[in-house]
Amino acid sequence: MDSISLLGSSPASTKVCFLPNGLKNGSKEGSGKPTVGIIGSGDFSKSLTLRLLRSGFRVVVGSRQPKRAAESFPHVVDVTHHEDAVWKANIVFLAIRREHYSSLWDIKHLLAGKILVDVSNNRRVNQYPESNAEYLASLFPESIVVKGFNVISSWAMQSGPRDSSRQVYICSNSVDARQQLIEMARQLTFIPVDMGALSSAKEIENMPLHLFTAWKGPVLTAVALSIFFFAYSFVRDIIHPYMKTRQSFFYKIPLEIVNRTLPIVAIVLLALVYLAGQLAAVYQLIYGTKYRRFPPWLEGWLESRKQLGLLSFFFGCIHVLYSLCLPMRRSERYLMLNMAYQQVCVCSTPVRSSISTVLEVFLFLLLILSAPLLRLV
Ligand SMILES: NC(=O)C1=CN([C@@H]2O[C@H](COP(=O)(O)OP(=O)(O)OC[C@H]3O[C@@H](n4cnc5c(N)ncnc54)[C@H](OP(=O)(O)O)[C@@H]3O)[C@@H](O)[C@H]2O)C=CC1
Ligand SMILES: [Fe+3]
Repeated sequence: MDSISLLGSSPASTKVCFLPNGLKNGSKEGSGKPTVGIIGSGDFSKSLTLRLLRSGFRVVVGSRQPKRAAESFPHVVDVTHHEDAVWKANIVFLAIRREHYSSLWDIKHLLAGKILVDVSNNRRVNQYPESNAEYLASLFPESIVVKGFNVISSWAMQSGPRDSSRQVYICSNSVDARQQLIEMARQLTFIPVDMGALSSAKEIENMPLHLFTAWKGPVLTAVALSIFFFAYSFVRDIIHPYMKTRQSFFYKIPLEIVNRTLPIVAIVLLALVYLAGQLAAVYQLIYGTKYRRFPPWLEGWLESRKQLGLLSFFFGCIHVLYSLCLPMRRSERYLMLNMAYQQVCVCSTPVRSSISTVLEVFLFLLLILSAPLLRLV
């Protein structure tokens, strides 16, 4: 690493133009490229550095051990001590954990008047009474704190945003600082969402902790249906014959009973995909308008149709696998041979039976594939 320095340009000498397109604030050096400071040299810092460099920003990284940290950064990056990094940039990203914010207390005077971007996340929802950004603002009241970029993983930051992870939520009590970060996010090819004042920080910090929220309801539904139909088959095919004739069919539980449950759950889930649309249509007919809001339960149901359909397909696939595994059992092979023999005797039945099986599979696939095409509402 070639650029490890302790001396930086004084803030007084920095020009008031930060962003590549000439928006205000921040330092510009020789080549006219603005400089962004990053405190910390961990995963997020490395990814953010690469992203900033690609978008034309200059980067100065502040580390406790700049010599060691410099090995992980491209040579164009100025890896230096905290003081120097803060000195050289007007916008400083804090790529360190909340627990370490107080370690910057010694350079409080240097942070005064600078924009501090809090990118931190917590491990649990509402882990602390106040948001990390508000805590940072209370530690450094003379700095301008902006919350943002925390919903982007370091991987997404480095590889470039995909459609699913392009939105970044930004909030700050300073409208000016917020606008600068919003513009910077755009230049990093993200889609900034203005969340207003710093009081929204808690909401933004909780966002990455709410994973797969759309899947919760459908998965719970699938689990509940599986338990219900498994219990039903268990009582009907195992307990009932046992109580009645003392015949033990317990060996059927792992394969037959499970395989009986799977297609029923698949077909019920598929029915739920279509039923929501039908109910919505009835609701619209009753109120004579399609502009009336659906009740929350129906809205949630309509929104989870994709997940329900995918789960239905998943259960269908497992059913296919199970059905293919069934002949591996000796008793099942015997039953199949027996059935084949009887069908040969009855004649024409196998042809009808195989045609009906093919039709069954074809119809199921048709229903699955047509689900997204049918826009019933
Ligand atoms: N990783 C990710 O995908 C994401 C991370 N974030 C947030 O970014 C922040 C950094 O995350 P990440 O890079 O993964 O974390 P790391 O643990 O990889 O890095 C944190 C950095 O903090 C510095 N540090 C460690 N201990 C101290 C200390 N006692 N005092 C001062 N500085 C210290 C170190 O840098 P040095 O040794 O150079 O001083 C270290 O590299 C976190 O707040 C995290 O919540 C947000 C979104 C995604
Ligand atoms: Fe089947």
